[in-house]
Formats: sequence, C-alpha cells, structure tokens
Amino acid sequence: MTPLPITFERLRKTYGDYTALDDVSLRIEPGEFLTLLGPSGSGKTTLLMALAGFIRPEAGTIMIGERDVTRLPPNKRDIGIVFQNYALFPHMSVRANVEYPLKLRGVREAEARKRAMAALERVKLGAFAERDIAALSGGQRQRVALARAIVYEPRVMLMDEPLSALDKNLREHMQFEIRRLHDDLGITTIYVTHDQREALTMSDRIAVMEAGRIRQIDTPQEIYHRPRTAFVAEFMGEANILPAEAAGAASQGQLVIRAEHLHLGEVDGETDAVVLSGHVAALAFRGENWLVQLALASGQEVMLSIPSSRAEGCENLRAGDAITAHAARQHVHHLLEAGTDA
Ligand SMILES: Nc1ncnc2c1ncn2[C@@H]1O[C@H](COP(=O)(O)OP(=O)(O)OP(=O)(O)O)[C@@H](O)[C@H]1O
Repeated sequence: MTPLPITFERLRKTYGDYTALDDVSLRIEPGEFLTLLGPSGSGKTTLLMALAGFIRPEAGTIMIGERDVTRLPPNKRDIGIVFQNYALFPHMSVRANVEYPLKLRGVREAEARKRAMAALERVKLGAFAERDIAALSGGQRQRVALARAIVYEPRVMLMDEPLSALDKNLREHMQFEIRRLHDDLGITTIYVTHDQREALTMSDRIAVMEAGRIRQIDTPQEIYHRPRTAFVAEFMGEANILPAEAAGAASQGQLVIRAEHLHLGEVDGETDAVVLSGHVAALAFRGENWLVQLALASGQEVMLSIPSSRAEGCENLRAGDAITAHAARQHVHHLLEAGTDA
C-alpha cells in the first residue's frame, strides 16, 4: 500500500482560555517518520489526538491523503495507535488482544487469527500468542500493542510516548525496532516524545513544540546543529548560549556552541576559532565523558563535554584552575533574534 501524506492547516484547540494548539500548520510526507518533541504541556498529545479523532479542534483542517478527516469519527480514519500504557486487555491472551481490532471491523474468525499471527510474527512474538498479557514483560507488552496497531494495516501510525515505561536499555533497543517496523511497513508515522535523544535516533524530521506552536521543523542534524531559537537549542541538548560579542563576533545577537564542540586548551594559529578563557567552576566524570564548567570573566558559565577517549589532563584539573577553551568557527551557530518564530 502506498503511504499517505498528512496535512494540518491552521489547527486550533483551546481549553477555556488556555490555547493548547495555536494555529498549527504542518505537512507530513508520505512514508515519513515525524516526531513531535517538546516539554510537558506543549500540545504534542493534543495534536496527535486531534489527528486520531479523539479531540475536536475549534478551527482548522486535517487531511489524510486527499481526505478531509477533520470531522470523521476515530474508527473511520484508518489509523493505528500505540499509547504509553499499552491499553491492552489484561484478561485476554496475546492473540485475542491482537485479533480484537479485526473483530471490531467484522473480519471472520479464521482470517482474524491468520492476520493476528502474522502481526505477532512481525514483532517476534509468534511463540507467545496463547500467553496471558499478565505473564509478559514490559517490552513484550509494548510489542503486543505494536502488533495490535499494525494488524489491520493502517496507512498512518500514531505513537504517544510508547517507550516511556521501559528501562533505558530496552528503550534504546525498541527505538531501532519501531523504526525498522515503520520502514518495513512503509507507513506514515507520527511519534510523540519529550526525550530529545529518542527523537534524534528515530526520526526523519522533528517538530519542536512549545506553548501550542511548532517552533522548528527539520531533520535531526539540522535541528541539533542549526537551532533557530534559544529554546530549541537548549531543548535539543547541552547548549551554551552566548552574546555574540563574548565570542569576539562583530555582529549582534546570540550564538550557540554545543558543549562537545568546545575543546580545552589554546588553539593553533592556523585555525579560525572562538576562544573563551576563565576558570574551572566545577567538573564531573560521567563515564563516556567529562563535563567541565568554565566560568568566564563576565560571570557566565559555559559547559564543555570532553570524551573520555581524549580527556588527557581532565583528571588533573581542579576547581579554580585558569583554563582556555576554543571552538572551530564552523561550530559556532547564530540564533535568530529572540521571539522570531520558525
Ligand atoms: N481536557 C483538558 N482540559 C483542560 N486542559 C487540557 C486538557 N487536555 C490538555 N489540556 C492542557 O493543554 C495543554 C497541552 O496538553 P498536551 O497533553 O497536548 O501536552 P503534551 O505536550 O502532550 O504534554 P505531556 O508531555 O505532558 O503529555 C496542557 O497545558 C494541558 O494541561
């Protein structure tokens, strides 16, 4: 089946005088894996639920392919959904849970069974079909929820924080599995998370939301290396935001330098670099890297992240030591003026 594009046009949703979606416009390409990323309360779930049909917007339109679905009930939208809490029926077997959406759609017993088993095979749970849900681990339950969402072959998949109940290792493993499933099925996926690393790992593009608006929508690399605003820069990872003049730039405005792009020590004369000097305010060893907090003469503190593999000298640093750090000019990025939108 060919995947479908999704278009939101000036979508608006308010709760009393609170604006949860503030004229959101967005096009998701056919077959794209798009992540809605943002802090709690930014409107991610509201946007997803409006697409699923569980929330009715006050204004705007939602199109799936050529179809205007804004006023269609959820079961007419051809969408698979996976939630954080799995929403499985605990008293039914794994197979019965996966057959359930097919039975709702009037698919006959033998056919439902065949398709449920195929979906379970896809998520590597074929051998668990007759088990009770209660006898599964968190990761296995999440796979059942995935199987149930794909069993009727929807062309659009929505996932709202599906991995947040899992521990870190399983979560990272499932990020790859979900992405592979998306690629194999050739569907359009919208994924909600507030975890920036998860968004970077899985997505074709990321839409960063804040206060009911999309602040930036871009590929993971673009959004990480070239954030448009301080909010996006800080939300996407450790970001040092400096006034342009602090970094010796002639221009006005603000700069962002990622912690891992700052290196300890002087720069050789050949390199065009921004140089920052001050003293060590604090430092910490974190296994894969060292974090060094550098206090500038202005009082501002900047963070350096130095990989353990090339952290010679970090062991000998002490709070109060005078240090110099530098970043190559290509890693110094100008932000748009504050308040300018994506
Ligand atoms: N039924 C409701 N009544 C009133 N306010 C609501 C309702 N549902 C959501 N809101 C508010 O709308 C805003 C957006 O909520 P939404 O659930 O979309 O945020 P979110 O980005 O998904 O957050 P989280 O990461 O915490 O799930 C929040 O401030 C929330 O309190």
